[in-house]
Amino acid sequence: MKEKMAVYLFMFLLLCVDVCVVKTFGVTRLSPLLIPHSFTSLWVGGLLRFTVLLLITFFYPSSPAWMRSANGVQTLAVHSLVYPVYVSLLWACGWSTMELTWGWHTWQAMFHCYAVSALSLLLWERYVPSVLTKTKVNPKEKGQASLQRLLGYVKPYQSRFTAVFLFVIASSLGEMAIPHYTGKITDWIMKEDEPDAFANAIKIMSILTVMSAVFEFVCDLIYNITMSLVHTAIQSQVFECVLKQEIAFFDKASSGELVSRITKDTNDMSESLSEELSLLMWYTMRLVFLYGSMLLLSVRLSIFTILGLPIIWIVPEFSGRFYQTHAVKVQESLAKSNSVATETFSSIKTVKSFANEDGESERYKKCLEHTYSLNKVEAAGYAASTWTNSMSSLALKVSILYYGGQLVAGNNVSSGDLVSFVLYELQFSQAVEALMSYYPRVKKAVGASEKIFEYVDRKPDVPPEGSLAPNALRGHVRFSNVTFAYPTRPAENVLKGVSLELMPGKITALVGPADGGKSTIVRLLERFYQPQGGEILLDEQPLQSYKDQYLHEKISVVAQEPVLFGRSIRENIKYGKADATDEDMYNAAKLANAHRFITSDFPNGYDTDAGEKGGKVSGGQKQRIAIARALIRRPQILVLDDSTSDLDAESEHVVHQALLKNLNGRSVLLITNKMSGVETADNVVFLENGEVKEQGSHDDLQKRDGPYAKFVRLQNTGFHRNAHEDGETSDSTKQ
Ligand SMILES: Nc1ncnc2c1ncn2[C@@H]1O[C@H](COP(=O)(O)OP(=O)(O)OP(=O)(O)O)[C@@H](O)[C@H]1O
Repeated sequence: MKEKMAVYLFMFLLLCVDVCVVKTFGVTRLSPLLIPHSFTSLWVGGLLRFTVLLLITFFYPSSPAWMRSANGVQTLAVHSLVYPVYVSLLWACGWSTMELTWGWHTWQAMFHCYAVSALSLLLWERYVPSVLTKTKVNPKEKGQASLQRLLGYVKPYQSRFTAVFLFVIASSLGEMAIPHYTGKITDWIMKEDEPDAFANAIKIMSILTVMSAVFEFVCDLIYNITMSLVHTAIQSQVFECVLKQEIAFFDKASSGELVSRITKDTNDMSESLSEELSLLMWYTMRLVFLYGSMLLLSVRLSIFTILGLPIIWIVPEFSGRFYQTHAVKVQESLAKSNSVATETFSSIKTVKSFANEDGESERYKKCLEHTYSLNKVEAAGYAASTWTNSMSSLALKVSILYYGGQLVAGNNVSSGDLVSFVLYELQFSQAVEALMSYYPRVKKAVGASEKIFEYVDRKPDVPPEGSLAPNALRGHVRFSNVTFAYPTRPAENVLKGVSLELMPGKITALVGPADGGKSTIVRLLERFYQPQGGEILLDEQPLQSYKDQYLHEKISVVAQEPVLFGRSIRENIKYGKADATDEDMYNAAKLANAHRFITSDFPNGYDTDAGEKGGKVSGGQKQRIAIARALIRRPQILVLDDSTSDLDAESEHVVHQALLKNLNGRSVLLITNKMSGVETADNVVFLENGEVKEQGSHDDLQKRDGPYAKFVRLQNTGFHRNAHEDGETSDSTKQ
């Protein structure tokens, strides 16, 4: 509080001293010694004012630090010298400055001086440093960086944009015709000395205006077509970049949010950029030509107009900033609502079977309510900014008309020129108003692009892929002392020093209680995640030294809950292997025991649609199609992660017979707790709580009577107990 008081006191002191200096100097200038050098003395007065204020600032004990910084000194300089500069400018333009030179110390001049220096300070503060110094982009200037990025997408279409730019210039120039020739017509009416001038003026005005409209049409056409190309480029780049991210990224971001970002956000951004940016361009160009025409008619009125501009520039600057930050929040909220809707529809069967439609509707409603509350704030901000924009431009219009009237009365401007000037000025303020409203919208679109570029800029958190892609791969996999925790739960080690081997031509069964880390081993083998400790070797080479594409061709995984795509069975089996022949597909389907039901049970055979996420086929059918999809690649390493769990014993036996009897040198990892599968394995690895407790053949482990044998017993007891309980239940039902 005390500090604040000291600052106010300092400001008051500065003001008093400033007034005293100006008033005293103003009076002493009237002395006969200084009168002949009025112009020089004005500058001397300005410099004196600056020096005194500077001395007070630096020697007063509690002057604020800001005032003593470069910004403060700059402010004092602008404040003290703005009047001499203004008068000198007018003098340079050839106007009489006598009255102004001697009016320096009047209250009116002093007030003008304060107002102008305050506005110039704001403008200077905002724009000049960024032009003079090229500072590094900090987060606050992210918007500018994003705009530069967006303009980067336009680069390939430079020639088109040059054409657009030329058409904008031509069209804007044409638009100057109406005010210009209206002024000429006014002069004709006043003088009536050139009989053809009226008809000529109308003729030329019409031709120029029509040409301007044609240019505008062509320009719009080229611009919109090009912008849709830019939109497509951005959207496909974002999609590509998201696809390249590591699996841990998808663990954190929901698919609804991702879809919203790729489709809705890019759409919104491109739409507003193509509409708003084009208008911004039009109005900026118009503004340049209008101001040029105004300058040609009356420099004094034009300077007066420009002095009023800072007021109406600063308003959109602030409202634009508000929009930019708010747009990001609204988008995040919308993305969240979308993700709820996507999740609900993609799990509609679960939602319905738990009769939780109302619960999901409530969840969605809550998200929408949050978006609504953000939208309300945005709407209020928009209304407030529109209102302040109109008020500031109205104030500008009124003062220009007032000043213009005075100039006409003083015979400084002709009537025709004044008419033209007023018409130009009306268009000029319209253009400024339009710019003020479009500028925040463009900023909003740029704000939206920031989130999109976050994805484009994100480097996938995986070590760079290797270059190995040998023609022959044995398929020998070795996990050596592997330790791993999921990035979302870094404190919880899911695998603790796991060592195991998959041998070519052999089946390895991975057995163990739920949540022991079995599927995690597969995810590491697929290089979805990186282990924090130990290493994974493939044919004695580190896994990461192989090419990604190669790795996924050689290792096929049939997941616990395989996902089919909403396409035909044919496309599903040939997924990622478009060069496979139909013969390959039939062979794979036969091995997976799927060929028979595809050809006999489905109306369109291999062309039957599997439905979204394979919703139109049964669980067992889905698993067999997924096995066929894995086999068509002829993998050297095949991983079956509980992938026959939905098959009946008969089908499972057939699949196992086909897959496991003739390995052809292939390494197989079989994750299952079903003894029928485990017994076919050459080696059994028993994994519990992320640790390999035992490994060996099924018979050896049984004989050893260790944790594996105990687990097998528990499985069997569980089975018998269930059977027993089922029996009891049916008995009691009978009773
Ligand atoms: N994406 C993930 N992010 C964080 N934790 C995970 C993730 N996936 C699995 N986990 C956790 O890792 C542990 C091991 O999971 P994993 O799927 O490997 O077990 P599992 O042995 O295959 O189990 P089940 O036999 O039930 O399929 C579990 O505690 C699980 O909650």
